[in-house]
Parts: sequence; C-alpha cells; structure tokens
Amino acid sequence: MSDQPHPNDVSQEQAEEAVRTLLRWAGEDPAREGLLDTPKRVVKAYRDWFSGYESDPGDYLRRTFKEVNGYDEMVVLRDIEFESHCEHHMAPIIGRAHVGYLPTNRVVGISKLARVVDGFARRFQVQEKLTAQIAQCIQETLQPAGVAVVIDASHECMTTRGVHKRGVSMVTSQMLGTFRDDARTRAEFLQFIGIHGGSR
Ligand SMILES: Nc1nc2c(ncn2[C@@H]2O[C@H](COP(=O)(O)OP(=O)(O)OP(=O)(O)O)[C@@H](O)[C@H]2O)c(=O)[nH]1
Ligand SMILES: [Zn+2]
Repeated sequence: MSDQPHPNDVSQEQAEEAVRTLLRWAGEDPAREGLLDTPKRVVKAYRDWFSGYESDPGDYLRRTFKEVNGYDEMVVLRDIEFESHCEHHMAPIIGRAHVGYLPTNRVVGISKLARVVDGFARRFQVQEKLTAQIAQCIQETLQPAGVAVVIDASHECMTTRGVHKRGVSMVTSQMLGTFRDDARTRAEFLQFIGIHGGSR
C-alpha cells in the first residue's frame, strides 16, 4: 500500500515541547499549575488516537476459519463506531462503518473487521481514503469474492469550525468484486445496513 507509516524520529520531549509551543501561541502560560501536565496528557492522547501507525491492519485478517459448512453468503458487520482525525485540520471524524464481504472458502473472526476499521481510522485521514483502505485491505488479505464498505461520519472541522454545519454527515462507499459488478448483491448489502435506494 502507498500509505505506509514513516519511521518516527520524534522524541516524547520534542512532542511535549510542540504542545507547549501551541499553548504559548494561543496566549497561555504553559508553566501555570493547571497546564503543567497538559503536554504529557496531550501526547498520551495522541498515542491513542494515532495508534494505527503501529499496526498493519492486514495482520488482523491472517487467522481464518474454514469449517463453516460451505457457508458462502454475505457476512456483514454493521454500525462499527470509530473515531478518526481529518488530515486537513487534525479535527475528529466520528462515525460508523459498515463492512461486508462474500467469503469463498474461509471466514474471519468477526471482531477482526472492526480491528481493521480502527487500524486505519487511528491515523490522519480523509474519509474517502479510509473507506478505500479498509476495503482494499480486506480484499487483498482475505481474497473474498467481494468487499463492501460504507462509512457515515461527521467531521468536526465542519461542525465546530469553518462552515459550522451541525448535523451534516458524509457518506462514502467502496464496493469491490461482486458488490461492484452485481447490482443485486450490492442492494442486499445496502438493505442489511439499512440503506434503501439512497435514503435511510
Ligand atoms: N473530501 C473530503 N474533504 C474533507 C474531509 N475532511 C475534511 N475535508 C475538507 O477539506 C477541505 C479543506 O479545504 P481548505 O480550503 O484547504 O481548508 P479550509 O480553508 O480550512 O476550509 P473550510 O473547512 O471550508 O474552512 C474542507 O472543505 C474540508 O471540509 C474528508 O474526509 N474528505
Ligand atoms: Zn478537516
């Protein structure tokens, strides 16, 4: 994949200093008592929010199960809540992902689909890329007959700042294989996740 994490040569102290710089820039005194531990807390929070760079989400899909009595219908995990951050403003993107695939001769532990979503969500993202990365990762690693990913999310860069539009959500979808080629398969998936003909 083209978007591999880069080696990180930034120390904890340098990251904390960057937070102190932003505090000073905003007009604060980073030495006052209430802010003394803030750089440490912010860096810890960033480690959580951006922990996706520490994982290769494809690894979650390597363990598969074959004893499914020939089950070859669609598997759908819907309403996977996630938190991400937009790469333009570093503001939260909060939403839900719906993931479906058509197994060929093996299935994956269902929690792993949610782990793949988080592995890509916990990075700097644009929603289109997040959607495509999840779908491509499942397609490449599991090699099912098809993959479908729909994401419905709100972007705080357009609710708490900028254009200030609350209640707006962005919907993206990436369909691969049978979901892309066969309208009935796609329609069945959209029905499973509660989207019929474009309205919920
Ligand atoms: N397509 C897409 N756009 C996004 C996403 N996240 C944020 N954006 C948009 O990225 C754009 C960045 O536009 P710029 O004009 O460079 O930034 P800006 O001046 O802060 O723009 P405003 O948000 O309109 O104030 C904005 O329109 C955002 O709404 C995303 O996941 N996908
Ligand atoms: Zn943004």
